[in-house]
Amino acid sequence: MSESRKKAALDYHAFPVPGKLSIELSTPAETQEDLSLAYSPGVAEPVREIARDPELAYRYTGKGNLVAVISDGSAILGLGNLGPLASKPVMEGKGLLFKRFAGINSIDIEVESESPAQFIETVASIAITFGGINLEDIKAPECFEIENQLKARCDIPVFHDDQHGTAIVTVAGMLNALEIQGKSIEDARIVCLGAGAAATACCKLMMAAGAQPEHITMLDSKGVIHSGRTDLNQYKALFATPTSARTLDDAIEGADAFLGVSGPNLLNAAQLSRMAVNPVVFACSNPDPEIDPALAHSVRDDLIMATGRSDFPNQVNNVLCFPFLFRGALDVRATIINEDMKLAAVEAIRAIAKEPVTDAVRRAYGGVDLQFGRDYILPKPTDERLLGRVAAAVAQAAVDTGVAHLPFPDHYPLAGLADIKL
Ligand SMILES: NC(=O)C1=CN([C@@H]2O[C@H](COP(=O)(O)OP(=O)(O)OC[C@H]3O[C@@H](n4cnc5c(N)ncnc54)[C@H](OP(=O)(O)O)[C@@H]3O)[C@@H](O)[C@H]2O)C=CC1
Ligand SMILES: CC(=O)C(=O)O
Ligand SMILES: [Mg+2]
Repeated sequence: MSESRKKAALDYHAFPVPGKLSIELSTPAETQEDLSLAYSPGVAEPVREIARDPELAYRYTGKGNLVAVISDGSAILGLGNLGPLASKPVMEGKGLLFKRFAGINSIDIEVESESPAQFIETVASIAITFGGINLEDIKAPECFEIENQLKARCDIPVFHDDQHGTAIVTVAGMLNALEIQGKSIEDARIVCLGAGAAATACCKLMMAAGAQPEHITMLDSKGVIHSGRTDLNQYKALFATPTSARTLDDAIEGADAFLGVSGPNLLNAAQLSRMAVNPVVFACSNPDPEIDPALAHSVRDDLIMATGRSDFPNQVNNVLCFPFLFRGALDVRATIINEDMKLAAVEAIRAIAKEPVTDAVRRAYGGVDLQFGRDYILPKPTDERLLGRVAAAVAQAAVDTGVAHLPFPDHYPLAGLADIKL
């Protein structure tokens, strides 16, 4: 990043007040009467009601529209394990996106913990406060046990965004990109660089969408995950194949798609040039992708190039999913986010890219006429149709699979934030 962009980014976070979020009042608090209702003695009435019936917390408190964004800072973007405090700008950023795109309130919680068990205990003991939990930037393999145990202990949705939000958007983008390139997910040979939280979930969901396990080659920092390796944990072992490939140089030969969820500048020009014709390259590491788009485009002109960033075409980033998915899950009070809900989100997201963009999106992107094709494989995050379509698809899937406490909302589909009813 240039010095001027660095300064702009730091100033954005420092001004007009430090951080990116504030808490606003939703009720009047001006008069003696207001205060006597808001606090003592009035507040005792909802207390008694909730003690009598815990469901009433959804009627008398903000629980139902409140998501906790929780991290231990062990895998902050692609910057690594920089600890919980350094993760706070990212967690506040997720909060900004929840509010901006789906009207959801959130609180970021950065946890110092010695072990997954301590982290799990901490989160489980505060989960009751929230309508949902968005786990963020927790490294593999710890993230898997953390999410599984919290799902088992909590009756609200627990969603590790780096796994499932990333997977939903990646699969939506991959299906569209392969279609544009005249290929199918069933036949595509896919190289996944990275074997952590995002990689594991992306590859599992790609397989649920039709990718053949034997066509996927996954690599971690030690190389290809193959059946001969004796150092694999149970999560990586699921992706071991009997391939003779050992390095990215070996694996990339003739590949149709590259998915990078690892770190910066790990795919070089020579490797890109050895991919099959019409390749798909998703270099999703943030903030710096596995290959610079300018370099990639200079190497070949038949590729679809995507990154996790907002400042290049084709952003493959979980922002396209988590705000809208949680909107739908909260509005039917889903107890979990299941596979059907994820696949419903995939289809809803990818379908929007095939329709003409709205005037609002065109204006927000400098008047450029975005059309489904190599430089427009996924909708833009500001596309208001995401809220209506993804929330409705997720809510319907939750109802259909019996994990919703409430029926499909009467006020759906949402045309915009103003339509949200709490
Ligand atoms: N665009 C998006 O929406 C998202 C992008 N990401 C990006 O994905 C990346 C990984 O995030 P996440 O999965 O949460 O983190 P994890 O810490 O869970 O996983 C990181 C993985 O990257 C691997 N890795 C690191 N260096 C190399 C290397 N030189 N060659 C091959 N593999 C390497 C690690 O290998 P090993 O197992 O050997 O340590 C590990 O498997 C980050 O850059 C992040 O920004 C993540 C989520 C969303
Ligand atoms: C986008 C995101 O969640 C990440 O890079 O970690
Ligand atoms: Mg993340």
